[in-house]
Amino acid sequence: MPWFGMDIGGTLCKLVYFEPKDIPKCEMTSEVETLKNIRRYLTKNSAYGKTGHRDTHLQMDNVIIRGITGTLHFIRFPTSEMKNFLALAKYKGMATLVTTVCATGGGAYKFEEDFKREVNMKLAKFDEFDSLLKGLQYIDKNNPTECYYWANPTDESKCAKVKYDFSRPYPFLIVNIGSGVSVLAVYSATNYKRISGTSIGGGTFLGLCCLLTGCNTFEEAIELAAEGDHTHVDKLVRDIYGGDYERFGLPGDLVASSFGQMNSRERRSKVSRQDLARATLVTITNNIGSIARMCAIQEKIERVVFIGNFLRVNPIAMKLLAYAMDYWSKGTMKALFLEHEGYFGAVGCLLQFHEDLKS
Ligand SMILES: Nc1ncnc2c1ncn2[C@@H]1O[C@H](COP(=O)(O)OP(=O)(O)O)[C@@H](O)[C@H]1O
Ligand SMILES: CC(C)(COP(=O)(O)O)[C@@H](O)C(=O)NCCC(=O)O
Repeated sequence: MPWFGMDIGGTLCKLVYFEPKDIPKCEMTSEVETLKNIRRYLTKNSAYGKTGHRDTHLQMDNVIIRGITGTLHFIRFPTSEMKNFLALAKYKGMATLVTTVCATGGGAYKFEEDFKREVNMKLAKFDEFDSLLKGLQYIDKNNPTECYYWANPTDESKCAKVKYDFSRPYPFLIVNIGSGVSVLAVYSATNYKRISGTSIGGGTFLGLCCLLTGCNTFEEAIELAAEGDHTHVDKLVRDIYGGDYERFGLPGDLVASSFGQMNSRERRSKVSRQDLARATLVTITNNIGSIARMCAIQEKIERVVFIGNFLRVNPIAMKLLAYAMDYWSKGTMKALFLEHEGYFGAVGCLLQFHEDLKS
């Protein structure tokens, strides 16, 4: 089963399946029926059980891996559902196939024994950042509309996604916003280092939002945030200065203290779930933007690529990051985004596996 790449993260498991256009010769064996059934199941559905989803809008047709043309399918499910995933894989006959699956992310280590025990699968493990970088470069090369930025991020009427030519990318910063956040400085296709990170990431947003609003899913949290007003929760510069703090260029509508109004019982009684969700989103996003900017200054890098599933269905965060990077760098830094935001690790480990097979 060399056509799967899995990135088993702290929150979501990303599964990429490469469907060859022509059935490879190696499939012309007794295993063929099982493989056919698995392929049919994956490609004919877009939902698997209660929690698995195929992101059909991200599907990539006619891509080539190790000389074979095919389609890349992008599937995700919560890592907490791994037991059910393995049970389903067993039910679909995976345990009868002598097989190796390419895997990356922390779960490739954590669940290695479970894969062996439950479905007789060996994991070919790859480092998550090597995989991320490889996948990112491959997908950007194969999808002409992969990379974009937000023009006029603060003006809803003029705000728009604009395609960005990322064919000469180096050097650039990657800010991967998953459960936690990792910052990588990338100097060439193979030369990169992890320069920073923060535990205040996508997992923090979702965890705090669930605590504060009683919501249960990321989608719900984002919907609430879209309806909320963070200025009911945060203390702004103007709440402290009565206007701008001119001497040091701090505008009145800048957040001076995230959640700074919530010490007041009266204000707490007026705040809505929507306001709390929005303030949580703004707090986490601005903090990540601030760390990204400091890393970019330290490394003397101007282009910052934000990825990770925190940005899924999350234009509010993307626009905030776009605005913050531009405003605080006085236009010298650019926030870039990628369509396949959370899937690069899964694609990259699949590619690495096939490169190793070639050599
Ligand atoms: N359907 C979802 N379920 C849970 N979290 C989601 C979902 N969609 C987006 N997210 C956000 O994405 C984050 C996980 O991002 P991801 O890049 O997959 O990281 P990880 O590899 O740590 O799982 C979550 O913490 C949450 O903020
Ligand atoms: C440990 C991790 C690399 C795991 O990746 P993730 O599953 O969050 O995508 C990431 O959560 C991280 O970099 N956390 C921040 C650690 C720190 O630098 O404080």
